[in-house]
Amino acid sequence: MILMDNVIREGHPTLRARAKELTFPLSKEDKQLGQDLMEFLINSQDPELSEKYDLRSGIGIAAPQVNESKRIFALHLPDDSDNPLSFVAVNPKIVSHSVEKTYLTNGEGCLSVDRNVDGFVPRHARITVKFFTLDGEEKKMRLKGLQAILFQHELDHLNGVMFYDHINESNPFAEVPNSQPIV
Ligand SMILES: CNC(=O)c1cccc(C)c1Nc1nc(N2CCN(c3ccccc3Cl)CC2)nc(N2CSC[C@H]2C(=O)NC)n1
Ligand code: NI
Repeated sequence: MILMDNVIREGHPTLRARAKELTFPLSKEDKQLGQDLMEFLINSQDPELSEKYDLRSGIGIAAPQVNESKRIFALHLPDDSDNPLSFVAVNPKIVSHSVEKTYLTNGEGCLSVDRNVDGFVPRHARITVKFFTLDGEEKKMRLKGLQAILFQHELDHLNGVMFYDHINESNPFAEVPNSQPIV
């Protein structure tokens, strides 16, 4: 199982590399990696397990964060949230996006960043995405709100982009034009 010791932190070069596409059918190792990423998120959101294994809670994690430079990530929004979402995405892409932007008014956190980086992280408000499941099935879906933010945060990790790269340097809380914030 993935533990926090397996999560690389900012400064590690893999976080700034472009991850490689996977080929199908996936190797046993790559399938296991996808399952391990999802298992980590579920464990991290469980009060007992996160306490027992000292896990930081997350709703998304990308393979580069465990030093595997491969285009695969897992998202897991708790079932009790008003918009549950749970999948492992292989070779994910944004095929189209809104002009309108969105951002979390509380900012973003990242398992690979052991500090608070304040500021709005502007992202596309609505996105149409494509990805493959671990079994090689192609999926296409439209995401908005927190689901869209989450997908973009994890896709950034596959391209060596960190959330704070998007924060306005001169004024982290500058108004984001044409945006609908999420409180
Ligand atoms: C600096 N201010 C902040 O971090 C921040 C501060 C307040 C609110 C938000 C909304 C913030 N922002 C933010 N909060 C989260 N969590 C909220 C708590 N939650 C969680 C915690 C415990 C159990 C179960 C769960 Cl579910 C885990 C996830 N996660 C992300 N991100 C950015 S996209 C990838 C995702 C991620 O998984 N990061 C590790 N951002
Ligand atoms: Ni992150």
